[in-house]
Amino acid sequence: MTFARIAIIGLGLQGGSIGLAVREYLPEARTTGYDLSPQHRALAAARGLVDTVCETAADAVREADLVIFCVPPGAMGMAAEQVREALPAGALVSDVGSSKEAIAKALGEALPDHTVIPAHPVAGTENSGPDAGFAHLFRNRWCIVTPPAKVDMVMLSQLVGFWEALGANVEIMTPGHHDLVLAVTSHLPHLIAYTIVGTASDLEDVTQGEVIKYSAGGFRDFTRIAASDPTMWRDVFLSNKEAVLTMLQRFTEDLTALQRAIRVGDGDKLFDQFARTRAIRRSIIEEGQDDARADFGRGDHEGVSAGKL
Ligand SMILES: NC(=O)C1=CN([C@@H]2O[C@H](COP(=O)(O)OP(=O)(O)OC[C@H]3O[C@@H](n4cnc5c(N)ncnc54)[C@H](O)[C@@H]3O)[C@@H](O)[C@H]2O)C=CC1
Ligand SMILES: O=C(O)C(=O)Cc1ccc(O)cc1
Repeated sequence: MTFARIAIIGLGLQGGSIGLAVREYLPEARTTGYDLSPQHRALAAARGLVDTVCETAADAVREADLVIFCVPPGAMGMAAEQVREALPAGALVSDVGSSKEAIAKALGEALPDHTVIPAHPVAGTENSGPDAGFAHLFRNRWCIVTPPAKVDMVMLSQLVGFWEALGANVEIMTPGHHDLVLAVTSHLPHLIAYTIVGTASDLEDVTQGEVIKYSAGGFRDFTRIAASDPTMWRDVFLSNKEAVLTMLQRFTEDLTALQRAIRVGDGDKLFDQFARTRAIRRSIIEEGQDDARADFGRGDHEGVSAGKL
């Protein structure tokens, strides 16, 4: 059995993609949606991201059996509070946030009488807002579901079935382990991209024009990642602070080791490291869910994935 009435709170890239995917893959289900921004509500209605765009969050959830919060991590608690009075007693609460422990806590505190099973589709792009969504975003991508220790198994399997219906491969993890894994595979790479693009734009001896003109492969890929939504990523780092700082510490140590190898002319050290990472890249592509994953900088929807290292 799947969900009949799905409410989506936040109609940006994720919420819009879920709405479109439900229409394509679960055509029996009815969708309602709400976005805090009146402009986003209008755009969502114009694109038909959900069957009904509501004027309040409460109206959107009134008849829902599943509500999915698709707002920035820092807005999850407030968005959940807005539906507390209207949410039917048996409705399942979930989300798509990029960090899990802090969001699970915020949703649980805002909706203490409901079952909350957080999830994270590891699928996205650098684009945001109601124009960014597309129905195939989740196809052949991972969705990590992070149930609490004591969970309603029927609801868990319903949620797993929902994501599988949208084309995702589901993995179950604890929220804490999710946050550690994603800190290194997604959050740290974004921090590095934000840093290097900022550094390049701040140089005194190299002009902005030169940076743009000569932005060959490597730098260009970083600029795509560094174009990701500032609100969302501010919230990701603040909500996954401990795991990101742990990974950043390790990264800094490894970077310092390479810095030393360059300074002392230790070519073997550099070569060994680069050979090791090249093998990792190749094994990712070989067992990749989609060959398009290899194309890191591609801007079209089919080729963009989040699971890349
Ligand atoms: N962008 C990506 O590639 C991915 C994002 N995520 C997660 O998905 C969530 C949503 O991200 P996107 O869809 O990319 O962001 P987005 O910026 O495209 O959409 C978020 C929407 O939420 C709305 N909003 C903000 N506060 C609200 C509130 N209190 N009530 C109702 N609507 C509100 C905004 O107006 C916006 O339309 C985030 O938690 C993010 O961590 C997960 C996987 C990938
Ligand atoms: O565009 C990319 O490369 C991404 O990495 C998208 C993305 C952003 C945040 C997530 O939590 C998951 C995926």
